[in-house]
Amino acid sequence: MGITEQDWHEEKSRVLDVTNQIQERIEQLTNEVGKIKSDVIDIRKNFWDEVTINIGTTEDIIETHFSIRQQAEILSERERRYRHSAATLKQLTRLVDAPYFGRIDFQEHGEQETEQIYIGITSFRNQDENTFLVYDWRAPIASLYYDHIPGPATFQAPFGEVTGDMSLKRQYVIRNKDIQLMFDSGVTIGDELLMQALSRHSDAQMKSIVATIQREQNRIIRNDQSRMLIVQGAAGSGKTSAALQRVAYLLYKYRKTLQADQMVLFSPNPMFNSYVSTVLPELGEENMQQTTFQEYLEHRLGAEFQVEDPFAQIEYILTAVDTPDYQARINGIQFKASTDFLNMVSTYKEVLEQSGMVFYPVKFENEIIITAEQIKTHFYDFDPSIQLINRIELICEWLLNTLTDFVESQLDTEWVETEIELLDADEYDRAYKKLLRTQKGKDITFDDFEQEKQLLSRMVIQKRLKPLRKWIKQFEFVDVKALYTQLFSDQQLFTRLIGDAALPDDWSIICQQTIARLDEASLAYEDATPFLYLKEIMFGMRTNTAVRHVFIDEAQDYSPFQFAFLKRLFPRAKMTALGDLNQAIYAHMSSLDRLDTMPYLYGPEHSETIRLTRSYRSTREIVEFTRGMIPGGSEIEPFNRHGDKPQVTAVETREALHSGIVAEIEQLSKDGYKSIAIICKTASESADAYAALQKQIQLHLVTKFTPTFDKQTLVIPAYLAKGVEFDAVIIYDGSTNQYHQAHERKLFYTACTRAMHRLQIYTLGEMSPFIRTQPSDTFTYNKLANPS
Ligand SMILES: Nc1ncnc2c1ncn2[C@@H]1O[C@H](COP(=O)(O)OP(=O)(O)OP(=O)(O)O)[C@@H](O)[C@H]1O
Repeated sequence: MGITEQDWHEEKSRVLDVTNQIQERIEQLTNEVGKIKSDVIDIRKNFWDEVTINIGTTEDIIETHFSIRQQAEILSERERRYRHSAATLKQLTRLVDAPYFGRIDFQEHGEQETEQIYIGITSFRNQDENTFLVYDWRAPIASLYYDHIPGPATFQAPFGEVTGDMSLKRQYVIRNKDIQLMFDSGVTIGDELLMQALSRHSDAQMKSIVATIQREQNRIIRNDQSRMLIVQGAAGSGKTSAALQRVAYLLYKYRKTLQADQMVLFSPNPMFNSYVSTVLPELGEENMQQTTFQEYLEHRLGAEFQVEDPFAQIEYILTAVDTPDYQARINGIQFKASTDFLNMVSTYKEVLEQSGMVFYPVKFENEIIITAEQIKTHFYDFDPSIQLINRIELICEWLLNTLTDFVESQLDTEWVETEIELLDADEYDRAYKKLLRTQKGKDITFDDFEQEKQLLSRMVIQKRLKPLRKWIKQFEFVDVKALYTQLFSDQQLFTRLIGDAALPDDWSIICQQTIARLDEASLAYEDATPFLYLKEIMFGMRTNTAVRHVFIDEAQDYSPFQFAFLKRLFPRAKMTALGDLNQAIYAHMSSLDRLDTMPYLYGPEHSETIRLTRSYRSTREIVEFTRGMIPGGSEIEPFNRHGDKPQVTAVETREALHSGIVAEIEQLSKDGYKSIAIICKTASESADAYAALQKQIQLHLVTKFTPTFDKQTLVIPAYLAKGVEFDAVIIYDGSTNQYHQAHERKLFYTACTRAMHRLQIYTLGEMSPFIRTQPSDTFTYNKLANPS
């Protein structure tokens, strides 16, 4: 039976009733929050007036202590209440205009009554009867809404499975306290509401999808068993969206034990961070930590090296094809990303326990105090059963002790005397006071000239030695750079380490390239993680045990080596890896390439893989066109939202290309599209396109340094457009000249799948084979005449 007049009437009046109650509660809370706030200010201001301070006797001291503690407890209780009430107020303010988006009627087996469950972004109770007027979308019972159609239904409650019958599933679009749309749905989440959500224009910020979460996505969001959750999903299938709602879900479910800062999201680039940063606050939750893998590498290695970022690497891959030794670098990138290389580096550590360590000499003012050879001899004099890290610690201790002897040897040297003479009165005074402090209880006067000189000499020497001590304490005397270099310079060592694994092609060129770069204190992107890993396994892995959940978006861009590294970095965390193999644009092997390796990271029994095949971002026409570009694309299921077919426009000259694109942008703007991206293949093509087009139209160039992006016309390299979306995409030049090699296929696919509503491809010359091989009825084609 459809929705009747009576239903409309009842539902509308319920919305009014609930919003009135929320409004009332908001008013109450506003007063309460104001009052608690002034209480807190008062307590802070008069804190010391309210405590009795008396330290005459032991009893007085105890009493004073309790008095201060009592006052501090009152203050912290008020502050807690303030924070709680202010947070509730914020939630309710968010709820008041649209208190819910769904309803299910559910009768639990064994119960007489059917309950009406209204679902919104947070829960709200009727204060008098203490019944839920709105349930939080993350409550166990709310999963019925996402997982079932009317009929028999079950959900997992904390105490076990609950079974029953769902007699109704209703969806609402409520704006300004009024129902705008309402329908009963037979499918899990009705297409009407989804259609509404997907037809909107894109935004500079991602939106939450709680009202329309699909059943498969709900499996990702509510999965709390797997140690490793792998999500393989087509472009636009909602991987990032599911990940963010999952964060919100986990924060709700484990609210007593889990804080937002115990979750980390690794994003593809800084701009993406800003794109997703509003979703959680919109849901009333704090943002998790967000970072990029590159940021971490920079943080750990940036002081020693110029660390190449992944964008510089990909720019090389795309632009240096005709340069000498290009293929060798590609082979090197692939090998250094592999688990074979990871195993090699791990075995290398064992080898170093027996021989091969390289040290820097300990130098003072360019003079060698302890030679590298002496350190090495000392190192291998230790019992071989002592672990490498322990031996490094022992060496550290030994070096520090040797420095103490060194101090004695310098006491009467000329440089020390000169330094003492140069001490000004203030320094002299400070030195004297410091000596008094550190030598407390000892008989010190500055009357005795010899003693004074000795004391000052020691101080002067110690001060000079401070950076060297720090250097030693940080184990910098181990020459990790030389150790890493050895892997590429010592053929015998390499043969011993590689075991049965295959030697990469062009190995000798790869070695030369690696060594040359290291000599310039520069680390290629492919070397950064292995280098850091070697350092970590020698000095003891720096782990982060506070983090409980790690989310890796665009997981296909991480190598198996990087994944293994991340696992060690966060030993107590569960991992959610979201990716699409068809968007793996880097030269290294993608961790998703071999589906069997990922689950082995934590063991198959702790891993689960969920596949998303339905694509929500783009219109049916765009999906039908783009899915033909990739193997297995026929599995991708478009959502039934229609739009224009992608249009391919051929031009003969660059002038025609630019005038065509300018006219296109003007037309798209007239059609109401606000976010338009001109996607280029590389950063250099983007810079050229921008330089030419900005003379004729207002636009903005996105580079790897761009921290945020706005709703406007952008020129952007394809690899930076990862993860984001636009109303309309213009492919700057989709000619065969630009996109024809195997590795360019995924880049082209990634670029085209950024479009929500319109996809316009320009080709300067012959069209790319990735277009040509698509069925001709999936796109329209026209040729633009040269401008006269
Ligand atoms: N259940 C849903 N309800 C409404 N919108 C959805 C839903 N799932 C996905 N979307 C929308 O589809 C678009 C693509 O989602 P998202 O960016 O999460 O996909 P993705 O799989 O991470 O894409 P890509 O791999 O191409 O970057 C977004 O606009 C998102 O809001």
